[in-house]
Amino acid sequence: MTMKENILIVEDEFIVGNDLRLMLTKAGYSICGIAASVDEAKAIIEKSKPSWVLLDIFLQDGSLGTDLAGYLRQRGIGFIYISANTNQHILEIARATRPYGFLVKPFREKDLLIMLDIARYKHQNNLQMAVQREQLMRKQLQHIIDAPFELADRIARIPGALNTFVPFDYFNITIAGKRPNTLDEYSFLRSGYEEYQPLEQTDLSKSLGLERSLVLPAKIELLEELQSGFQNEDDFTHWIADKVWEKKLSAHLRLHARLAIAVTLPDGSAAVVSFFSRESEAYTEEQLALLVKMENTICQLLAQIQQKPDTAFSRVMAKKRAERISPGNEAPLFEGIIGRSPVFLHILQSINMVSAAPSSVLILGESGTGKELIARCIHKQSPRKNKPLVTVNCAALPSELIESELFGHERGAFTGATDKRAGKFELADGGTIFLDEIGELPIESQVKLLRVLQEKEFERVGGSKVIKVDVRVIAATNRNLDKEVAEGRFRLDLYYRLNVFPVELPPLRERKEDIPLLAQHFVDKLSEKLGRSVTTISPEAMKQLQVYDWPGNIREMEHLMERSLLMTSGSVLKQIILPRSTGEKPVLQTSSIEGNRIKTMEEMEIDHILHVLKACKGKVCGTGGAAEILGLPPSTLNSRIRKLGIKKDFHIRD
Ligand SMILES: Nc1ncnc2c1ncn2[C@@H]1O[C@H](COP(=O)(O)OP(=O)(O)OP(=O)(O)O)[C@@H](O)[C@H]1O
Repeated sequence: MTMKENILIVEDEFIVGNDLRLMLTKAGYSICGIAASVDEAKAIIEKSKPSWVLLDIFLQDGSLGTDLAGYLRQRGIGFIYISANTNQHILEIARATRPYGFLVKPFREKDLLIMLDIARYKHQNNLQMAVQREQLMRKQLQHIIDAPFELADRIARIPGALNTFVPFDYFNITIAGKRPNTLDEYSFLRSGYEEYQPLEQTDLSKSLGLERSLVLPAKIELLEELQSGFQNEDDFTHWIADKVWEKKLSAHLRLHARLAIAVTLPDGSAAVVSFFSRESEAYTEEQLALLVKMENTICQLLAQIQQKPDTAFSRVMAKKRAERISPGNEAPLFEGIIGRSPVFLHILQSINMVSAAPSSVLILGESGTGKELIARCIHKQSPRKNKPLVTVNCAALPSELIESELFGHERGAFTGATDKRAGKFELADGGTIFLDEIGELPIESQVKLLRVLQEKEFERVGGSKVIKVDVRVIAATNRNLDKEVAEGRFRLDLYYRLNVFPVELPPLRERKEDIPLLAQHFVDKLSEKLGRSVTTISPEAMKQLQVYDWPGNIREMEHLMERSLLMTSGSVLKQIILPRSTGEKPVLQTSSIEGNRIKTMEEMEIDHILHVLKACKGKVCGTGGAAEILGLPPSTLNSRIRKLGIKKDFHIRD
């Protein structure tokens, strides 16, 4: 460590606190104090400005370490929980405060130091991203201010410029009117990626069953009182409780969170920019802080709008909408990626954000949810797009070959290595490496991967020359890595390194709104490929698609649509050929009990795979194969079969 970082320990047990102090001092950190309560911690923070806080959760005076989280984040101080309590409820509360780590007592000195090391790396990364975000946002807003746009055009560009940084489903700008007792309001509903539907206030009032003239006085009064801030979930419910318009609006649009930035324009009039989201935990201190930093720029922009309020907003906007405004009219960012559900749009938003940064990305999601597609898209949108994207399927490689595949080998490094060969990391230099099925990477190879991530260097197998590379890592897995770490199959330090920016892809059954769009996309794509003339899907077939549970997600949908199209001759797809057990869970003859002993998870997994293999007569790949039924890629299933020692003739290796 080059610079001594200052750490505050919040711990009410003296012995534990002192142990921590000794461990950290030995490792080169300096300790600015040990606080036994939240109040004491705040006093030390004000005085000594630590860069990190190690935080116990339950403190003897009844205060909770988690209560300090918001305070710390506002000040940009990183924190890690250290607690003996691993109760699920507490873990969830702690996780919601987004710490940099969680260490369970008792822990080893090594674990503490690794955790801090990773936390510092992540924090540094976050700070860099925050600076980039700030610059980009200012640039986009300044462009709207400086360019010679007409007023409606200027207004129409604001939601797109802000949504990348503060996602919303409903957006509103309210400015006190020039005439007394009036307001100028501009509202948008997000309807797609970079599509914002302008809403006219009178129409909106009508849909809410409210008379605009009656709610106006309350709105004017509220505008004067509003302050910058945000409310998520319960706080939001509390905030809208006594506000007629906001309450109705939120019920109508299913909104659960709000963030607002209130400003005073140069002529003294009040204005507020509000973001509302359907996600209940949508807003954070960081987003608020970012907008607060933009206050002057936002003021400048709103002052421009205020000079010439647009009375025919909706008419002008409708015209603009027909012209399909997109910030620079560039090619669509997410070509071939289908989905408009709010949850999916938020994912696209975060992908757009992370693409430009150099950070590692970890894509999590069930099999077939589109992880590889998203990884490709991140690469395509990144500054590395003209350099290679190299894919490695960690499950498809025998463990003996993984290292030579990743790092290359020298001639004669092992039997069969007749030539020297460059590994995937070398091939990806300057570009991106996509490590698919990272959860399958053998633990022995994980440490080598960690070294590349940390030091950006490695040696070829059988070689001693250190090779330096500049590679961005995107990893994906359908495994629960928290569980893999807890069970000792995945290194915690590697997990935290990869998990700098997680992207969680929801299973298709949790975003059924996207089914019609996806189905139509596959009809168009497959009809052409298969030489059919199918153009539409009948309502009955669409119903079938909507009720099915999609265990194999979008990949399964693509397969089933293909099969169904092959059976269709006309222009309408009338029936979807779904697997026989549609809607029902497979009937398992395997039992979790043997004699009076409960089987382990591994034994259950072996039983289940054997059972399905038998039912498929040993067929692993392709339609009706065990991999399809189990909702796994064949490579993953094969690797599980190998790992669990299942022989393909359905016996367990002894
Ligand atoms: N949002 C989407 N829009 C259109 N097609 C999609 C979408 N998501 C996935 N697909 C398609 O579904 C198929 C499976 O996607 P992909 O291989 O990316 O999934 P995956 O999560 O990586 O699967 P696995 O974990 O099994 O490797 C691909 O053909 C992909 O093009």
